Amino acid sequence: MSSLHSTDNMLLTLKQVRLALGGRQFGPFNLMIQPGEQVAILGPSGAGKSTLLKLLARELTPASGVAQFEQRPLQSWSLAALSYHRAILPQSHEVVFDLPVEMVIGLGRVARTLDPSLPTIVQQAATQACAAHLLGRRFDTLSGGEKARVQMARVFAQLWDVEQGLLLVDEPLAALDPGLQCSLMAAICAFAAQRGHALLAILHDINQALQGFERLILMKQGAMVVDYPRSQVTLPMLEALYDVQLDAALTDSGTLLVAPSMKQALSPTRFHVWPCTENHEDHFY
Ligand SMILES: Nc1ncnc2c1ncn2[C@@H]1O[C@H](COP(=O)(O)OP(=O)(O)OP(=O)(O)O)[C@@H](O)[C@H]1O
Repeated sequence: MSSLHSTDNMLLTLKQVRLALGGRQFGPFNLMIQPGEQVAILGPSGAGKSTLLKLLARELTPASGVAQFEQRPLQSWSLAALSYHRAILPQSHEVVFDLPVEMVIGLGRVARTLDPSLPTIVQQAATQACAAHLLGRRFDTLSGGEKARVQMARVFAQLWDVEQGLLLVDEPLAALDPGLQCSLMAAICAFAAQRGHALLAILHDINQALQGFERLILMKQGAMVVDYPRSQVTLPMLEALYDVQLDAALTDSGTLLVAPSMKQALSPTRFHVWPCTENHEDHFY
């Protein structure tokens, strides 16, 4: 587990980080991410996954604890300086103005005043995100899945010529058909691996997480309940995470597939209320 590593070479470190939003308590978060690590974050809706990602992106300020990026306090980084090292794909990504696709992708590099390679990088990033055919279109005329790929290209463009950065993606596959989900997930992992970027990906697809990631973080009710290598994550852990019975099957090629059991009626306990005053240290199981 990451907790066994020294903090010296860590890209990202959270120690006892807590956060309060709208009366809810998040954390304490203890997390260490090494350069180049690829980690999937799973959890039910409202578990706090996006909140954790925003914290890591320096969009939210911890109430207490230590948050470091490249061994410096996260809050001491200016957003401009940080944008050279980390990029985030948020869950929703509407653009207010009717911008050309090229300009939306180029927004990833807006912090760079001199950027002679911008047109080349925009083209290459669009290709990597399966969005090259959308160049020349207006962003507001695109479908949901097309917009998602253009926004992924924007994130690729931001870290295109950077090494050992941090890529944070929040449900990057949500608007995509199954074929595109596989292509884009592979493209994101390859993009990060080629440059040594660490990748933290919030996913709702358990199979994408199990097949593509070596380390899984499971979140529930504002806390990280599990941070394990994939091989140590069990079906009962996933069932407890989502309060749902899961069926598992091994394909002919040896791939494990997991799906909610369709025989099980929806349990009312799935929709329990998250008490604001709960002690979040009690969630480990
Ligand atoms: N700014 C805020 N003010 C008040 N409550 C907030 C705020 N941001 C998030 N929350 C609440 O915190 C909880 C966690 O939200 P978050 O977006 O992190 O969940 P999530 O795990 O990403 O969910 P989903 O899978 O549905 O996207 C939710 O109940 C949400 O309503």
